[in-house]
Amino acid sequence: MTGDGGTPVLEVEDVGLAFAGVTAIDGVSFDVRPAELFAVIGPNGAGKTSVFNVLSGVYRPQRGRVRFLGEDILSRRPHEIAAMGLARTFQNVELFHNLTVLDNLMLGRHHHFRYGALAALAWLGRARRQELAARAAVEDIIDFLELAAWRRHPVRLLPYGVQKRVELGRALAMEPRLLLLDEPVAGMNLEETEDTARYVLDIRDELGIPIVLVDHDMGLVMDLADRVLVLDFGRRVALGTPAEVQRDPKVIEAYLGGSS
Ligand SMILES: Nc1ncnc2c1ncn2[C@@H]1O[C@H](COP(=O)(O)OP(=O)(O)OP(=O)(O)O)[C@@H](O)[C@H]1O
Repeated sequence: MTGDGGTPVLEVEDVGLAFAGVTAIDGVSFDVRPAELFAVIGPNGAGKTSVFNVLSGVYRPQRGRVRFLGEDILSRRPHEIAAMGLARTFQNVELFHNLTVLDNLMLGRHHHFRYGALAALAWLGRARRQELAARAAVEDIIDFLELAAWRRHPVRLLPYGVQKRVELGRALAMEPRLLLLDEPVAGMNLEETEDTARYVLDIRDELGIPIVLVDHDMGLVMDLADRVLVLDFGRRVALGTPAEVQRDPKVIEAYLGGSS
C-alpha cells in the first residue's frame, strides 16, 4: 500500500465552480499523498473533467483553494502550473503526429506547447545541439515504457495504444511531481488496457510519482487506486479505499440512478 503518509502533494479545499448557473463542482475537498494513486470517478457529467481543469489551471473556480506542493496555484496560468511539475495527459491523444516518438518526448522536457508547433520545432533544433542530457533522460523513459521499437517512427503511424503510451512518456519527460491522467484507457482494447494499467502502477511504484486518475470505469479504478473520490452532480459522494467506496450505498445509488 502506497500513499499512506507524509505532507500531501495536492490539497483541494471546498472548491466550487459554475458555468452560467450550471454547477460543475460543488464544494469538493480532497488531498493526494506522496506516491499515491488517487482516482476520481463518477457518472457522466459528475464533474471529473472540471476537477482536472481546475487542477491544471484551465478553469478558475469561484470558490475554494488548491495547493500543489504547499503553494497556492489558483492564481497561476496552466503553463506555470506545468512548470511547477504538474503534468497531464488528455482524453484524446495530443501529440505532434508527424514527429517521431523521440522528438515528441524531447519536446515534453520543455513547456513549449503553448507557443504552437513552429516555436516548438525551432526549440527542437536548439535542443539537438544543446541538450544531450535531456536526451539521456528521454532514452530512460523510452526503456521504461518499452517504446524502443518505435523511437524513430512518426507518431501517426503507431497503433492507438502505443500513441497513448507516447503521451504518457511525454508527461513523464516533464519530470512531474504529480501526474494527472484523464481517462487513460478510453478507447483501448483489453490488452492495451492491461498494459496501461501495468505502466501506471510502475510509475507509482518504481518512479514514486503520485497520480490522479480520472475515469468513469469503476472496474479499472478499483483495481488500481489507493483511494477513490466519487463525484455525482459535482458533489463528493464518497472518499476512501476501493473496498470502502464499493460498499457505500451512496456510491451504488449514484451509479445505478445516474446517467452512466
Ligand atoms: N466549459 C463548460 N461550459 C459549460 N458547462 C460546462 C463546461 N464544462 C463542464 N460543464 C458542465 O459541468 C458539469 C460537469 O461536467 P464535466 O465535464 O466536468 O463532467 P465529467 O464527470 O467529466 O463528465 P464525462 O464523464 O461525461 O466527461 C456538466 O453539467 C457540464 O455540462
